[in-house]
Amino acid sequence: MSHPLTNAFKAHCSALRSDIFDQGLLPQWLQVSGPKVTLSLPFAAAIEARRLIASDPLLKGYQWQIEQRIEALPRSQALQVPAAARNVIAVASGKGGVGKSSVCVNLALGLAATGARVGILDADIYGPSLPLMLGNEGEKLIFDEQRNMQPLKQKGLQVNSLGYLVDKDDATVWRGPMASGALQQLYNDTLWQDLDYLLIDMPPGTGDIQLTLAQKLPLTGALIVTTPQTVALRDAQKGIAMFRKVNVPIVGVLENMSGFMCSNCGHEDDIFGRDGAVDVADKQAVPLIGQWPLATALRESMDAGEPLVHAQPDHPYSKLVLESAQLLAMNAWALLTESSTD
Ligand SMILES: Nc1ncnc2c1ncn2[C@@H]1O[C@H](COP(=O)(O)OP(=O)(O)OP(=O)(O)O)[C@@H](O)[C@H]1O
Repeated sequence: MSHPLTNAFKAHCSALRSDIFDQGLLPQWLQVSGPKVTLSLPFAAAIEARRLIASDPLLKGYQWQIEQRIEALPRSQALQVPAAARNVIAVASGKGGVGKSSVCVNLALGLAATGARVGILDADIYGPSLPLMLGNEGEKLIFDEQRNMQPLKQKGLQVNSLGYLVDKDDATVWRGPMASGALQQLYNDTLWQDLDYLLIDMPPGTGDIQLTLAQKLPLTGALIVTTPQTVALRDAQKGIAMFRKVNVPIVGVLENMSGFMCSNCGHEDDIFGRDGAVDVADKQAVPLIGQWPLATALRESMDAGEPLVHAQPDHPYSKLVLESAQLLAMNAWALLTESSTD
């Protein structure tokens, strides 16, 4: 039986709330031994946990050890191959050009910044942009004797992309069944090493290729990226419907290009509108995991292959990215709790 003081301490931790820890720090994650406390988180949120503890006068007096033991989520499909990752999350958009790849790369780096082991599979056949955004264009994959691929290691991530296999100008010849077949192979034949999270940058849209991938890949959930204007939102709803049709749960919606702040005069303008994704999230009963503004600094950092969240973790934009990455992890984990109470 635990000591009454320990119980009071655990009750205090449970009462500590933030968007990411919306139920506080749960008693089952804590081990208290004198002034030492071990916190074992089941999802990637160590940065937020540290912040929350430091903000509390009682808790900051203890010696904390924070670990992440990421739980594996159930998958939509059983695959006859070893599990690629504990969580496999599709990053999708109903239409092109909403910044899906940028969001995918930033979220992956944000998850990795918490200490999680993270991979990205760039399945965007229309324009694999991962090599450019991670600054390793021109690197090529290594195959072993069984024709399996070693993922490339870049900026703390394990990554694979058609862009490391073929010249970027050739990638557009992949079409239809050939494309979905090639992408499933890319998933199956990559030797991912002990990943907590694998993010899949899906081809934009809700056509046959996307539907086949949603059906065939063993996904644990899908994140929908949209801009706030009406046409993008309509397509985002189509994306949500497509995943639901094949029993892939939606882990969240992220609104990108949500307003623009002029870097010269500070004037703010809602070029594509604002808050459209808030309504979609509300109507569809899915979590909104962020609203990222249009920012020249973000675009420049992606074009230079040096994403802000990795190169300048204290930049205000990086804080936004870290918050969304940890919210994504928390909401994915919440699916597990929901499915076990169904
Ligand atoms: N919030 C943002 N602020 C400024 N630029 C952005 C933002 N999000 C994305 N971009 C820029 O917009 C361009 C397109 O982004 P990205 O390639 O991520 O879009 P996508 O939706 O993946 O495109 P596609 O439909 O081709 O797959 C890139 O130059 C990227 O740097």
